[in-house]
Amino acid sequence: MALLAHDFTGETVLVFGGGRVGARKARGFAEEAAVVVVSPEFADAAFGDAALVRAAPGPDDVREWVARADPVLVVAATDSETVNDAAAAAARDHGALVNRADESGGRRAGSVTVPATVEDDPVTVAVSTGGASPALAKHLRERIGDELAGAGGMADLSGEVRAELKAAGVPPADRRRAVRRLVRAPSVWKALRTRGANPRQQAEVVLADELGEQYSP
Ligand SMILES: C[C@@]1(CC(=O)O)c2cc3[nH]c(cc4nc(cc5[nH]c(cc(n2)[C@H]1CCC(=O)O)[C@@](C)(CC(=O)O)[C@@H]5CCC(=O)O)C(CC(=O)O)=C4CCC(=O)O)c(CCC(=O)O)c3CC(=O)O
Ligand SMILES: NC(=O)C1=CN([C@@H]2O[C@H](COP(=O)(O)OP(=O)(O)OC[C@H]3O[C@@H](n4cnc5c(N)ncnc54)[C@H](O)[C@@H]3O)[C@@H](O)[C@H]2O)C=CC1
Repeated sequence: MALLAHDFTGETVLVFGGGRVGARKARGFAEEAAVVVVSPEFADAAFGDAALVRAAPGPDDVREWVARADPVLVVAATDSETVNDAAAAAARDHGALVNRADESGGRRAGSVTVPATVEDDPVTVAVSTGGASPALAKHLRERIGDELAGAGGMADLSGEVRAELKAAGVPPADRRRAVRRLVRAPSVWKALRTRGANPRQQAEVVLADELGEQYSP
């Protein structure tokens, strides 16, 4: 199974079903997308800042909801297979992606599953078990969380350095070597994980060692 990344900023995700599962998907996507959840009842759970619309569309009505919301992704998370089927069909006809919560991963075109994710912005790590064991995906996600401390800071710092070396005209092969060493440097990771430390300074020491005269911060 290949995992692809998609930025939902500024896009709409439409969720059918406001149970525990619909709430979890809504919460996840609401971090970046405009999320609308349509359901006759809503679980006592957090939905992020999703808009909750109380309605119980039948299989023949979901199409209209999809047309009105114009989503790029439809999540079918009701407890009715018929409604989920209709939501999936309507989404496909609309050209939207489909996530079905009641299947261990459909194989039809446009069908996507949601991995377990852990984020240290701008870094995201996703775990999929190919639908075999979502509980394991969750468990691995929890274990990976601690490993990720400082990764967001490292992405920002090495991203900056990358741009600086490019602007300074450092040749690509040297640039690659330097950035590869920087993202592995224990001293920089340590500084990123220590309050009050100066990771940028640690990075400069590593870069000066790697690039010699080519590097002047
Ligand atoms: C295929 C997929 C489709 C999709 O939903 O996208 C799917 C399908 C199904 N899940 C089921 C059950 C459970 N799902 C979870 C949890 C999560 N499920 C998620 C994703 C996915 N679930 C996709 C595949 C991901 C992969 O490749 O591994 C996570 C990772 C992401 C998210 O949902 O946000 C999220 C963890 C989030 C986190 O914490 O990080 C738990 C654990 C719990 O609740 O504690 C249970 C109960 C234990 C168990 O059954 O394993 C059932 C059976 C329903 C039934 O029995 O009726 C089906 C349907 C079926 O398998 O047919
Ligand atoms: N992918 C996953 O992680 C998991 C998936 N599941 C599957 O997902 C489905 C949903 O799980 P839960 O949220 O636990 O179930 P649930 O029964 O708590 O929630 C279903 C929700 O759908 C709503 N609903 C019913 N008819 C509707 C309609 N016509 N339009 C819109 N909403 C409607 C209900 O009011 C309810 O809020 C389950 O049927 C199960 O197959 C279950 C556990 C985990």
